[in-house]
Amino acid sequence: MSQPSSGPQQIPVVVLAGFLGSGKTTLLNHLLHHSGGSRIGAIVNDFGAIEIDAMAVAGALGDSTVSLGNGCLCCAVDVSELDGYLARLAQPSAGIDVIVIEASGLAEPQELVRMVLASEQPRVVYGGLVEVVDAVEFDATREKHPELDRHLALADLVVVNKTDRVGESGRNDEGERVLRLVHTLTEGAAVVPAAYGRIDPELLFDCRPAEERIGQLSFDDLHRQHDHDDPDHPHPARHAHHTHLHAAYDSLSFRSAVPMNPRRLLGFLDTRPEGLYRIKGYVDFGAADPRNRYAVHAVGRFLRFYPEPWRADDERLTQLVLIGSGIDTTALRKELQAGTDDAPQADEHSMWGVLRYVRDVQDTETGVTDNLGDPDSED
Ligand SMILES: Nc1nc2c(ncn2[C@@H]2O[C@H](COP(=O)(O)OP(=O)(O)OP(=O)(O)O)[C@@H](O)[C@H]2O)c(=O)[nH]1
Repeated sequence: MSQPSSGPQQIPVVVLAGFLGSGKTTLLNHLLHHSGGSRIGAIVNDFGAIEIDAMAVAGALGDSTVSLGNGCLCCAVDVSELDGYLARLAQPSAGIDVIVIEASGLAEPQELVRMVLASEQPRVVYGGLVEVVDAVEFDATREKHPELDRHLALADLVVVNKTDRVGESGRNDEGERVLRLVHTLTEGAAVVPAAYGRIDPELLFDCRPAEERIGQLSFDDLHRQHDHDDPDHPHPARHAHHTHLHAAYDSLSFRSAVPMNPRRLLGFLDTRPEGLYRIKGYVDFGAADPRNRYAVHAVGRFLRFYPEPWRADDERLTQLVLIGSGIDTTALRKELQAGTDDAPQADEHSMWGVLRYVRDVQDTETGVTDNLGDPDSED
């Protein structure tokens, strides 16, 4: 699948939240081990909780992990302090492709998302709020912590974890029941089941091929080496990577030499279906803006366009990749196709809708997460 990059060297910052013991650290470790050639910078609350060998490797690879010590990230850290950490991880010399902030089990995810959106780092872009829930403890956790429902409503992606244990209740359909219930509590989030946090990292960021990391060992390399050393104990998750992990999401590549009509594309984006978690790529708006192509980045309800001047040798194309869980790729392709338009002239105001989502116009003002998609409607 061709994967256009989602803008000039942007580094998505993923907020990983979930109640105590739901599996956040397990998921982060999984990402660290399956990121291919992509390098993850981690900001964690509690050093002690991270798998020791992953930390050791992170240390060996450089300064790619920041610990905020014990305590609650959203209370203990102010925006400028977090921004300092983001600045450190986002500097080009760190070579980091994605930053994951693992919140303590009690953190208010909304506060963390607010802090990421308020970041003044030009390369940093919001990468989504991932909420991990324990499928087995789901009912009990909701009872004890009614705020869980609010957290789910804010999430862009919900990982229903510990599905390996759902049968323990004796009910065969327990996993399905929890998944359905979670769906009803989210507002358009993608929901993926997982055991031991084994989601496909491509849901969250673009995994570079392992070979692309020159002069540094990736976690995958180290594991491969480990497998060599111990052929009787291959790493199970890595071998499963190309089989069941990819079943967790659907993706669609759309390419068109006919420009997109800005109003129609906005109409499509404003009504994008539940489960369509990420959109990335470049858009050609033809006569509506002949000078620029628009990098597009959407995660959950968050949407931004980044205009960049066309270079002389660029082929005028729209190239988009859509990633989600439970999405109807055929219908989406049709809708995108219907959004193309080769009218030689655009009406004067056709780009207004797009420009509302251009960074800088609004990002410094961003305050709340309730309406991430529409910067104008933020308080
Ligand atoms: N059976 C089972 N156990 C899991 C799964 N995911 C995580 N665990 C276990 O659940 C426990 C808690 O997992 P963590 O990843 O530490 O959870 P956490 O959300 O980071 O926990 P806190 O840091 O306390 O908030 C550990 O013993 C994990 O091994 C899973 O999918 N299935």
